[in-house]
Amino acid sequence: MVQTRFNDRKAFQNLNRLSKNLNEDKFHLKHMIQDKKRLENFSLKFDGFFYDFSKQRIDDRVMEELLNLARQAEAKKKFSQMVSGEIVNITENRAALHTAARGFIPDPANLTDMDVLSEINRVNSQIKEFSAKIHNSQIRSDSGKPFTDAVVIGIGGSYLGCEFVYTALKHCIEPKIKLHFLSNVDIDNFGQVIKTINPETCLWIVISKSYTTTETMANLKQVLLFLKNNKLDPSSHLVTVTAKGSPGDDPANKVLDSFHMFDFIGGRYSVTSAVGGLPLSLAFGFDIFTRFLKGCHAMDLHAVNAPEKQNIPLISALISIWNSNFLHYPAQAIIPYCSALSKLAPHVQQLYMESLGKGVTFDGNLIDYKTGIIIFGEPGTNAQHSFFQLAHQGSPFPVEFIGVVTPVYNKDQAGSNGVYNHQELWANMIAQAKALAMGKDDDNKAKYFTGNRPSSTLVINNLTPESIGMLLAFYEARTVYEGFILGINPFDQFGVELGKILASQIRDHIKQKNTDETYTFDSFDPATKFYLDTLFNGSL
Ligand SMILES: O=P(O)(O)OC[C@H]1O[C@H](O)[C@H](O)[C@@H](O)[C@@H]1O
Repeated sequence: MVQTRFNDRKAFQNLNRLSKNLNEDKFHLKHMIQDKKRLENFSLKFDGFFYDFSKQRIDDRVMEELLNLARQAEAKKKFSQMVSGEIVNITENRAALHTAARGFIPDPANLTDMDVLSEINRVNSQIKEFSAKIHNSQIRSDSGKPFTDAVVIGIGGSYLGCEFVYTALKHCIEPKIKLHFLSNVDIDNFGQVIKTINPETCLWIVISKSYTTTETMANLKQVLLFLKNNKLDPSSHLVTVTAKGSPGDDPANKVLDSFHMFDFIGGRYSVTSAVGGLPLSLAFGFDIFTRFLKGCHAMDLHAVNAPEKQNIPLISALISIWNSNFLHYPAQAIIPYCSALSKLAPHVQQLYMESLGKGVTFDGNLIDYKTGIIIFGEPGTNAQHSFFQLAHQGSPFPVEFIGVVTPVYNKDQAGSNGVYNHQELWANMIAQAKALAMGKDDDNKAKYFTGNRPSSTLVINNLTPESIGMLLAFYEARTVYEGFILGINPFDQFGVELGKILASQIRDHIKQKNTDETYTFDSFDPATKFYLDTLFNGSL
């Protein structure tokens, strides 16, 4: 069925018109945020999750047309189809059932060709049993010692989400098993990791859906050599998380255990499958992982059921579309005022940019409007002392501030200025959003701030497995909603393939040179030849 293009929708035309009026002074944020009802009208709260979009450059008319855009795109209907297991990833002919990993399928009877929930439950029981056995030392290392550390070997979706959740939770829960991450093919990544672990008490978790990803396979090779050099048997030290039937699915028991991930859950949406489930259960226990899933599930239910006007992921997707397609901001920063959330931005970078950085519509036509924008971020206040100069006086970009009401550390003391560190942190978060919105007049133009720079503020009460789950599922749902409204497929990633093909061609030539010193790189373009010659010469 041919779909109406995003930019042919009536609401798109109306929004385009409304965006032109915004240059009038009365729409400057410094005036709009003075309205006593503004926060109430442009914020939403759900289950300890607060989303304030009152400092976005919107008014009631813009909001209404944005909601029309979502309605005209049938965003909520598409979201329901996704959670029901319909084929929404049409280019790969797959469902996108990451929500099922948190036990959410409205009508499982409709799923005919796969028993999604029983497969998910089977793997979760396996994870529960395995992690308990590691914790109570029923499973020990080759030399009979209890495991103390685990290294996750994986990249992209098989790494980033897990690192985000682990980093967040280790602030509030002492890990039983310490996790380390080996993602990059850079041999120095491997070199650093092996410095921090004791080979005799370390478990290696290879995570790869395809089990063909070059970086992961190259690192696995290093690990196998490392185990051999340390006279340790991989069948006692290595586990795999991979798709059923992949080369790493191990019926021959060459490794300690194998856990399945499924083609109905995409890599960047897979933290709540065995990809996050195994390492996080090893680190904190299966019960903590379950609490994390419950947080995701609560947000999933909200994303499916809340009406458009109260739907936080949907509204934030609309704001993002407004900022990119109508106000023409090229990027968005994610700034958590919380060190525990330091790995959120790298995770959302992949989730968002791999999902929405698309050049074709759902039905295969080239696109002439903006899809995904650039996402980047760092925790505050650190970010204030690095790139916020540009945020305030350079090319503007919307910022998403994230605050946590109560810190984990409960012995914070007031300094000589009578303020606690955590209060100082919040004072800065509040001030930055205000400064971006208000700006400041000054006769000295070097000290003049235009203001009118949009931001949102997201607040959670504290760092718990549940709240981290909600945060994760919020970003997933928002990404998916944005894709549905933009009329693109947020589940494929063909854009990563071309570079891989070229790398494989270059690799073939490197292999030749490794076996024949006289081999030349003359068949390449001059720059490629230069880099390869430099690599082999060992110096510039
Ligand atoms: O899990 P794997 O098959 O090893 O894939 C790991 C990652 O690599 C690919 O290049 C994709 O861009 C990612 O979406 C994927 O998550």
